[in-house]
Amino acid sequence: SIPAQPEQTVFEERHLRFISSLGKGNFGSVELCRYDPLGDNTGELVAVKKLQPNEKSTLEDFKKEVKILSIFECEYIVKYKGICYSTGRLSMSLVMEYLPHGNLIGYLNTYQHINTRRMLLFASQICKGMEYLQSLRYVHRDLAARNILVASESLVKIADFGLTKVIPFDKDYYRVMQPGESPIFWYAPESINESRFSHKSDVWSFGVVLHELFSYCNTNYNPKRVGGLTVTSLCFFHALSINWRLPAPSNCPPEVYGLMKQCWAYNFEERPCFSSLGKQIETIMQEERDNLKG
Ligand SMILES: CCS(=O)(=O)N1CC(CC#N)(n2cc(-c3nc(Nc4ccc(C(=O)OC(C)(C)C)cc4)nc4[nH]ccc34)cn2)C1
Repeated sequence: SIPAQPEQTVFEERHLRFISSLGKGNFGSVELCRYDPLGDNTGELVAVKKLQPNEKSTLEDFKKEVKILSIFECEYIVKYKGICYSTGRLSMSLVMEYLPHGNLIGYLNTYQHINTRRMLLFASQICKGMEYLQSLRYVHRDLAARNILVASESLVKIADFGLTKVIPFDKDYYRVMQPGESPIFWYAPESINESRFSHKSDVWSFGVVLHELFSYCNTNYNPKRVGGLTVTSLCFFHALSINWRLPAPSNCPPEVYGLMKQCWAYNFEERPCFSSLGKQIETIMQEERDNLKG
C-alpha cells in the first residue's frame, strides 16, 4: 500500500465521475472528471491523470511525477490538486486543475487569427514557467506545444512533467540511460547524441515551441518527413551539425526568428538562459505596443 503523505489532498474515487478522455501518452492518460461528493452535479471539473502500467512506466516514476507537481506553485504551471487512491490502494491517480481550451496545437489550429502580441504573451508566460522550473533545478525534457495547455485566451500553462528530472547539485546537466521517447524534433543535438539534458536543452525545445507558436503549429514545417523520407535521428542530427535550421515561419517578426536561432545554437553554452529570453521577449512586446500606438 502507499502511505498517505501528510500534505496530500486525497480525492475519493467513488465521487470522481468520468466525463471524457482528454489526452493519452506512452505512460498515462488524462481524463475529464467531475468530483461530485454531493452527487448533484455541482462538483468541480478536474483533470485526472491515470498511470498506464506497463513494463516501462512504474508506480515509482508516477509517484515522483506527483511529488514534483505537488511542490510547484507557479501561475504558468498546471496546478496540482491532489491524489486519488484506486480501490485496494494498488495504484493512484493525479488530480489537477482542468484547463478548458486543451493544448496549444489544437488552440492555434482552431483560432488562426491569433496576433503577434498574443503569441508573444504566450511565449513570455512559457518562458516565466521555465524560469521557475530552472530556479528549482528541474529540467522538463519534453517542452513542446502539445504539452502547453490553454487556460484562457490570455493564459497558457506548462503541463506533463512525466519526464522531468532534477539536476544534481554537483552538475549542470542530467544524463538519461534509456533513450528518450520524445520525437527528436524537439531535442537539442547533445540530447540526441549523448542523452544529455540541461536547462540549455530545455531552451532549445523552447525555440521549437516558439516556432510552433508562430507557425500556428503547422506540421508542414516539421522535418520529420522530408519529401516522403522519414527523417532519422542520425540525419536530423547531421543536418543540425551542418547548421541547417527550420526556416522562419511566414509573417514571423525577424526579431522573433532571431530568438529561435539563439535557442538553436549548436553549442549549448552559447544558448541564452530563460531569464535573458524573457527580457528579450518583453522588449519585443514593448516594440509591438509602440508600433501599434505609432
Ligand atoms: C503524456 C501522457 S498523459 O496522458 O499524461 N498526458 C497527455 C497530456 C499532454 C499535456 N499536457 N495531457 C494533459 C491534458 C490536460 N487537458 C486539460 N484540458 C483539456 C481541455 C480540452 C481538450 C480538448 O481536446 O478540447 C478540444 C476543444 C475538444 C480540442 C483537451 C484537454 N486539462 C488538463 N489539466 C491537467 C492536464 C490536462 C490532456 N492531455 C498529458
